[in-house]
This record gives sequence, C-alpha cells and structure tokens, in this order.
Amino acid sequence: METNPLPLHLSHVQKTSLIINRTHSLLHSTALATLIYYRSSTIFQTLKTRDKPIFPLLFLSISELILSFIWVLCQAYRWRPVSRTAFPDRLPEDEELPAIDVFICTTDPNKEPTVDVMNTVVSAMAMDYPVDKLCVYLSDDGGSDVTLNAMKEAWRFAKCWVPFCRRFGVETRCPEAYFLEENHGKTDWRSDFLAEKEKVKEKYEEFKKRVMRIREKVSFMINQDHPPLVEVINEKGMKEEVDADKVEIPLLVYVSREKRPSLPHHFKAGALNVLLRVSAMISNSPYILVLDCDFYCNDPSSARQAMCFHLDPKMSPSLAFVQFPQKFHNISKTDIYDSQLRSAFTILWQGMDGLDGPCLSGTCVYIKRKALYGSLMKEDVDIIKLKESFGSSNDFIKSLGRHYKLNHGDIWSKMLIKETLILASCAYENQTKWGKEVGFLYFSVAEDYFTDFINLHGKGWISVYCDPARPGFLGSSTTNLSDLLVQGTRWSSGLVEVAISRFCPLIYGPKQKKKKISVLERMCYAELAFFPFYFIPLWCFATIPQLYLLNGIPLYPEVSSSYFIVFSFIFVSSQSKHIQEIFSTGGSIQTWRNEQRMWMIKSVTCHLYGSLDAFIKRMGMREASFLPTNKAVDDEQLKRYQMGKFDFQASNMLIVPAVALVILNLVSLFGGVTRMVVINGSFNEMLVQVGLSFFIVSMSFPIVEGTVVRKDKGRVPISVSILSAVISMIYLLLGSLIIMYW
Ligand SMILES: O=c1ccn([C@@H]2O[C@H](COP(=O)(O)OP(=O)(O)O[C@H]3O[C@H](CO)[C@@H](O)[C@H](O)[C@H]3O)[C@@H](O)[C@H]2O)c(=O)[nH]1
Ligand SMILES: [Mn+2]
Repeated sequence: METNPLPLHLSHVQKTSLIINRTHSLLHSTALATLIYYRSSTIFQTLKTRDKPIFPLLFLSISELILSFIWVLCQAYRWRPVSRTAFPDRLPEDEELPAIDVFICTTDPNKEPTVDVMNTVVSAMAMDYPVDKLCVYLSDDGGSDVTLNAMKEAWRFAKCWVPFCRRFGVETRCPEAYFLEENHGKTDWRSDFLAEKEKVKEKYEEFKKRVMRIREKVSFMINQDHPPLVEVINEKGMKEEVDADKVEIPLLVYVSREKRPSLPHHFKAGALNVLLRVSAMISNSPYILVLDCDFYCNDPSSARQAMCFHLDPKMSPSLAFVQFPQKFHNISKTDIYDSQLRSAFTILWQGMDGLDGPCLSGTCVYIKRKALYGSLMKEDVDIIKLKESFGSSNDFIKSLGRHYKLNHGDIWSKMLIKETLILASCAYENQTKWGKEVGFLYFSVAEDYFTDFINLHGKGWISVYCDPARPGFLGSSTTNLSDLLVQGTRWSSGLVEVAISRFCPLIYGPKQKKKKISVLERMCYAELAFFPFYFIPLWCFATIPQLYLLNGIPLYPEVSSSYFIVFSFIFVSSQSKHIQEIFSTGGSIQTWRNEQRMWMIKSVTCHLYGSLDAFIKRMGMREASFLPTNKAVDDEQLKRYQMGKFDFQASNMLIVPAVALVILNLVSLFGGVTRMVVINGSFNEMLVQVGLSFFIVSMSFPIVEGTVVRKDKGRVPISVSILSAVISMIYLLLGSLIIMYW
C-alpha cells in the first residue's frame, strides 16, 4: 500500500523572534551581570566604610537578584518559539479515526450558570466527529438535581441541534453563541435553511426556559454528602417522547461521584480521575478531551486538528497531549485586567512548544488516556501489581488490556452501572496509586501543571501546542478585579506549593536517566513555579526607595555615574522587549500598560497571599482549598469592565495593599521632590528613586482615580482609602524615625 506523502501537520521555527530574543538575552544578561557586580561591590564597600545604610541596600539587592533569576528562567521560552499548522483534510477516513471521550467538569450551579454549562455540553456533542466515536461525560461535583435535570433537557435539545449543525455545516456549534451572531458566515440563505433555523431557535429558547424553570423549582443547593450517581442520558424516563427517535447523537453521561464531608475529594483532579474510571466502563476511548464547564467548542474541527498530531506515526508514540490555548469570548476591547492571559498563551506556550511541548493547561486539551495511566501500561504486569495501582475493580483492570473490546450492548446493563458506582465511590482510591502516580495528581491545587510536570513530561512524554486562527474553544474569563485576584491567589498557591517542595522543577528528576526533561523545558516549569515570588521584589521596590526618598537618602547611583546607565538600560531594555512581544502578537501600547499594571497589582496582592498560603500549607497549618472561579455575571460590574473602568469592590485584604502602596508612593514623591527643591537640590542622586515612584504612581492611575475622583459603586470604598492611608503613614513615620535614630 502506498503511504500518504502529505504530512498531517507542519511546524516552523519563528526565525525573526528567535534572533531578536537571543540578541536581547545576550545584551540584557550582560547588563544584569554588571548590575550584580555593582551591587556586590557597593555592599562590600558599605560594610567597610558604613557611609550608607546597609539594610535597604541588602533588600534591594535581593530583589534585583530575584528579578534576574526569574528573568533567566524566562529565557527558556524565548529560545526557540515554534508555530504549527494542522491539515485535517489529510486525515484517514472516518472509520479509521479513534474515539474520543469528552470530560466536562462542573461544581457549583451558583457560580457556574446552568445554561452556560449546558451550552458547553451541547457544543461538545455537536463537534465534527463521527457520532459513534464521541462520548460526552459531565462530572457534577455539586451533586445537584438542577444539573442532572438540565442535562436531560440538553440531551433532548441536542437531538435537533446536532443534525441541524451537521446538515448545514454550521461553524459555531455553541447554540448561545450561534444565535447571538449577526451573520452566520453563510452565503447560502436557502429557504429550507432559514425555516430550519427558525425552528431550532424556537427550540433553543424553549430549552433555556425549561432550564430556568428547573433552576426555580429544584433546589440548587450543593450537596456534599451523597452516594455516587452515574446515569446514561436517554429517552427512558423522559416525560415527552422525542420526535426524532432515530437521530444519532453522541452518548451523554452524567457522573456525580460520592461525596462525604469528612473525606478529602481533591477538587477537579479527583473529579477527573473518577471520570477516567467511569468512562473506561462505558466507552473507554483512547483519547480524552478535557473541558472546564465554561469552555465551549468554538471550532467543531478541533478534534480532527488534534488527531493530525495524535495520528502522526512518528510523533504519536511519545505524544501525551495536544494543548489548545485558553481563549475567551468575553474580553472587552480595553481588557483592563489582562484577562486574556496574553503572555501565557502566545509567548510562553509557543516557546515551550519549541522544546518538549507546552504545559498542560487544565482545559482545551486532547490527552492520550494511556499517558495518564502511568508507566505500568507498557510492560506485561501481573494483576496484583495492577490492582495495587489501579484499585480492585476487575472490570477496570480488564479495560486496560490492549485487546479489550467493549460490548456496546453493555452500556445499558445494570451490572455495568453498578461497577461504575463502585469506581465513583470515595473508598475506591484507598490504598491505590490514584492521585499519586496514576491519573491526575492531588499534591497541588494547580493539578494541571503538577500532573504534567511529574506524570507526563516528567515521564518522557511530549506535548504539542495547537493555536489555529479560529479558536478551538472559548471560555469565560474573570471580568472583575475580585474574581481575578481570588483566582490568582489559588494559582500562586498551587505553583509555590510545588516550588517549595521536593518536586521543585529545578531539582526534581525521575530516576531513569533516559527520561530526563531537558534543561530548557525544566527552566520553563521552574519559571511558572517561581513567578509568584515576584511579590518580594515588587513589595521592596514599592516601599524601600520611597522611604529613603522622603528622607533624602540616595540608594541608587547618581546620574553622572556610569552605573546609572546600567540601571536605565535594564529598565528600558526589559520594557522594550515586553512592548516588542506585545506588538508582535497583535497588542497595543494600551495592552502593555494593562499588563504592567496588573503585574504590579497581582504581585503585591495575590502572589503574596498565594505564596503565604503555600508556606502555611507546607507547615501543615492549613488544608488545601479550591475556590471555584465565579462565572455568573453581575450586569453592573460587567458594564464597568466593558467601559474600561476598574471595579474595586473586593475584600479589603485584596484592595488595601494596592491602595496603600499608591498613597505611600504619592506622599514620598511629593515629599521627596519638595525636599530636593527646597532644601538641598540633590536631584542628581535621587533621580532613580523619583523616577521609580513616578512610574508606580502613573501606572496606578486607576487606583488614584478610584480613590479620589470616582463616585460610582465601583470606586475604592472610603473605609479602604482611610485604612490604606493610615497604614502607609504609619510605615513612613516609623520608618523615618528608625532611619533618623538608628
Ligand atoms: O472541586 C472542584 C473544583 C472545580 N471543579 C471544576 O474545575 C474547573 C476549573 O475551575 P475554575 O473555578 O474555573 O478555575 P480556574 O482557575 O478558572 O481554572 C483554571 O485553573 C485550574 C487550576 O487551578 C485548571 O484546572 C483549569 O483548567 C483552568 O482553567 C471548573 O470547570 C470547575 O467546575 C471541579 O470539578 N471540582
Ligand atoms: Mn475557569
């Protein structure tokens, strides 16, 4: 037989970026080395002569070292950025495509609106893939009747939605998004299409109404104390007969694992592991698409695109997953909070793709089932060993076999459902390796990152980043400061947990030499784990130079010194690199300002709290928690976000540090400048400190405006302003006293 000469996919190294990046690395690292030399020599000199305050110098030097350290790690992303193209047209016939299980996780109907979750479910069922090779599972960690009942409605609606999409080649297969679109990109306005569309639209409205009614009638309390429930959704038990009986749609399964308040349930990772086991009994597909409940399928061909990589005979044996970027449908033009996570999903993931592949991002990813099962899968292992790893279910162990064939008649059998209930129970994982070596790992709340680093890349698997022009999936991002900072705190906590453990990417290594991760790839994981530590330099830079500015004491070289040039160069060079990256990925100066600002705000709040949380957990003083991100929109807050106005309605803990630092910088800027003008005119020595405060204040304009000018509900509350002012005044007063009398 002749083999297909055309490749399923192509990759190319981004040459221009590569040259710019490496040149910049060289120049910038030389400047950093000079800076470190300058700092260490001044410190030694100061220790001898004692003519300058030593403590602030030490703090600043440590901060500069931390920034330089993270910068060095970042260079790994810049080493060899790659872009890829897939050619789904070249895939084999449908009969030869492998099956895919879609795992969707939801947990709280209050924070995750049911209609949206069902839209995700329906969009996955409507993907452009053979119907009998798709199976959609929804894990409901809320154990709520609302979700189960709404799923039955979704299934019924899918019976008309899926055939409609397939017949007319609809591109947007998330119904809510489709009916919101003005023009459906179709030139074909045949009357049968229009008539059908009207009909489907009516059904969709009816479906939404029913779901809303369910939400009103059925209690949507989250139930954290209940037995497991697995239900294959079908006609049986439905009140009305579905007219289109014979329409084939993908299988839809509801899974609510057992929950007991006294037992740990390991959040999303726990839910995914249950899905892995339950699905093994029902469809056991070799590939799995993992989706958060708010990420709908935007391009129905994403599965075929992913298969271009998974079915490439050269790549396939070592390929664990194909990651799509997280993109969002609710980003406003101004995107004041950098909700689109631009740098991660353009620069970082493409950079890793040129090494051993991008980091698992929790959602929008096609994973090979076998890769998640761990290393035992490769050899012929005896049954006792298998049971030690995977638990006692004989049926599950059978499903691991290479030649295992599911009997589709089984799907409805009582025996099988009984087995899935055992697999979804709390006790099943006791004394097994689930969560430790098998499946998604429980050690960190950043389960995606950790599972990937330890179990996938850590075991020699590679991954691929697929970022086509039409986004494969669209999610809803946080659009208010409070949600954003709460989410950021969880991420930081999960990542720092890894950084300070024995799994720290800089030291952790699997025993087998062959499977070592490359140094550059390891640096990328380390950068992710360590970046919350930005909180240390940012806190220092926002407090120490200011205190000394107010007291007229210089901490940086004077303008006439050649080291002044080094400091200025480092600042200008890092900012221009950032701007260059933003421009090359389609951003504007506004994007730069937003990202800088959010980096500063996040570093002094959620990165600090996340890191503290990780340390406290490490000392065993707190248990892990996972506060799901709110996806329900508050209309007023949304309006402010769309207008580009900051919303400061958040807990004091999250807002006060940022406001206090801005006040502190304002005061020392005015105080310092006045002092320079009136008293000693030491402009030459103080320029860096003045510049730093000025930069912070001007970047924080929305905070100043929110404190002083604004009157609307989203302003900084008066109590927060007063509290922040008091805190910053106490700091400046006490600090100045110590400087004067020590
Ligand atoms: O106990 C839980 C908690 C969460 N979830 C689900 O997990 C998903 C992600 O949770 P979300 O609240 O949306 O967190 P985010 O911070 O927005 O999620 C990002 O960060 C997580 C790691 O912290 C990753 O797992 C996600 O894929 C990634 O999108 C959602 O579908 C939840 O329903 C559960 O199933 N059970
Ligand atoms: Mn989310």
